[in-house]
Amino acid sequence: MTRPQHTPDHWLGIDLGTSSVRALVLGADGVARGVAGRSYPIDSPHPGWAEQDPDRWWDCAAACVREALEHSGIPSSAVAGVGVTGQMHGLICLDADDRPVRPAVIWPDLRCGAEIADLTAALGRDRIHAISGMSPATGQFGPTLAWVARHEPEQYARTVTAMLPKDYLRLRLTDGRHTDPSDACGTLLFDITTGAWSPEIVAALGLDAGKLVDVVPSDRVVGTITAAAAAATGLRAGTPVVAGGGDQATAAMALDLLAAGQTSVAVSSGGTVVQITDRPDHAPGAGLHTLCAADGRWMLMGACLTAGLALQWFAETVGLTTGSVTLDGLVAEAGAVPPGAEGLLFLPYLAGERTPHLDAGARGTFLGLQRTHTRAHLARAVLEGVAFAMRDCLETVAAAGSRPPVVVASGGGTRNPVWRQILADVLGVPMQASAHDEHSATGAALLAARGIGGITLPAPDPGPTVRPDPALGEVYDARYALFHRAYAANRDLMHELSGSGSGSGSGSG
Ligand SMILES: Nc1ncnc2c1ncn2[C@@H]1O[C@H](COP(=O)(O)OP(=O)(O)O)[C@@H](O)[C@H]1O
Ligand SMILES: O=C(CO)[C@@H](O)[C@H](O)COP(=O)(O)O
Repeated sequence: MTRPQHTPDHWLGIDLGTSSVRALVLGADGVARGVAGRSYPIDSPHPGWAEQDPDRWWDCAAACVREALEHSGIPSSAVAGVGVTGQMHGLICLDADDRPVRPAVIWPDLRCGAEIADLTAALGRDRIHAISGMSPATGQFGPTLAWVARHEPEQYARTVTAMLPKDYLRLRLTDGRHTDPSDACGTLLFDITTGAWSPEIVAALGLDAGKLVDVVPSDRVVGTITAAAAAATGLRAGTPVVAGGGDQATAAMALDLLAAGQTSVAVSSGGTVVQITDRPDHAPGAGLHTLCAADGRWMLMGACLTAGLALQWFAETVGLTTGSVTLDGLVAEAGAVPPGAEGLLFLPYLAGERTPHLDAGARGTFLGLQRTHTRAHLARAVLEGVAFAMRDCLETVAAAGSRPPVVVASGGGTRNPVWRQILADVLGVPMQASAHDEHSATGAALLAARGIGGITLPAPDPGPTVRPDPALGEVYDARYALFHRAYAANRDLMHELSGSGSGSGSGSG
């Protein structure tokens, strides 16, 4: 008896996020058929460090793919191709057998302040920005690799290949070593004009360019699923895999950001504001980045280092999600507190801040605590504090690019209706929900469809739009001004407490 044949018309996207990995099967109609996720911790063996275990990433990803396929109800023969995406900036050092020589160092990590200071002294921030489009910041691959070279020379010497997170995932799927421009640009080592590694920045950091992998277009087919990966994931051996992209670039595809000026606001573990541009901006300043998009264009990006992570930290550290209280329950409690949290202000700089301060020595603060404040007030202040930091990103992007009349919402935090409303109120701009839930993974699947199938999948209708409450504009404008004053007034204290000294830039990324 012959087995039934299935037309391979589904596309698999895998997003190696900061808090979890998600796998998603996308149908030919552009609708998700099966989704699965697995979470993992951020390890901090020293204050300010942020590491993850690449083997754990792979185990979780393989389990997710298997589960997403099961949920979708399609056989693996119906998967026409795979795209990968993930958290940007992180570093995985691999030996000659492709084994990690140390844990992955991921983007919230603060250890490479001295390497950034040295690089900035050597080339100047303007020159670095002109080449790479990036504001140099802690957590970025290039200066982190320089930290490994300086502090762990044995591990550096054993490192044959240095890779970004999603590229490590693809290595486990295909045995191939590549990256793409949309992720390479987040390393600080990439020249966004030539589309190649920058010899000038690589040399200034004292790095060996031989450890870097080839950069190929995001939708290029770079390999196929190996027998070992097929056994682990349930995918068919031989299924083609595209290079994929950084999570911001693939999310932009799924959010249908097509025209210059279109803008997204994402509250994931980190927070980002991304605006499509037709030309690269080599000097946007104020902690902004110019990233390569997955389609050859560019994206202006403002980044808040601790967005969803701030809520997660608050919930876990204060023990509020134990027992019957869930994250949803905590946010619902916060929703019952009046805007402004009755005089309580939170600065979410738990891992320093990128946009607009570019300050690795910034630290988190609750300001204005009173005896009458409850955990609901604290939670509300956290949600609002992140929203103020997102407004900083939006204002900075709007000043360098254009002010959007509407933004598209993305990331786990914006799926919560209370937080989404607070964000719209604080940003003062309508927020449109996108049709997709898992933007980065969906974008990775779309890249696979484009690169392997040569097709553009239809974009489903967008979700509803949340509008800012005009009655709250004044309240939040006043509180936003206080938010700025609170940072300015406490900056030196924060630096002293964080051990990065007072004065501008010391230890800052
Ligand atoms: N029920 C919820 N209410 C509010 N925020 C949530 C909820 N569930 C998750 N989040 C937020 O979403 C963040 C994770 O974002 P997500 O985009 O899913 O992941 P990643 O950063 O791994 O890409 C968490 O840090 C958390 O703050
Ligand atoms: O740092 C950035 C962008 O600069 C983040 O976009 C990371 O790529 C992590 O994203 P999430 O896991 O928070 O979605």
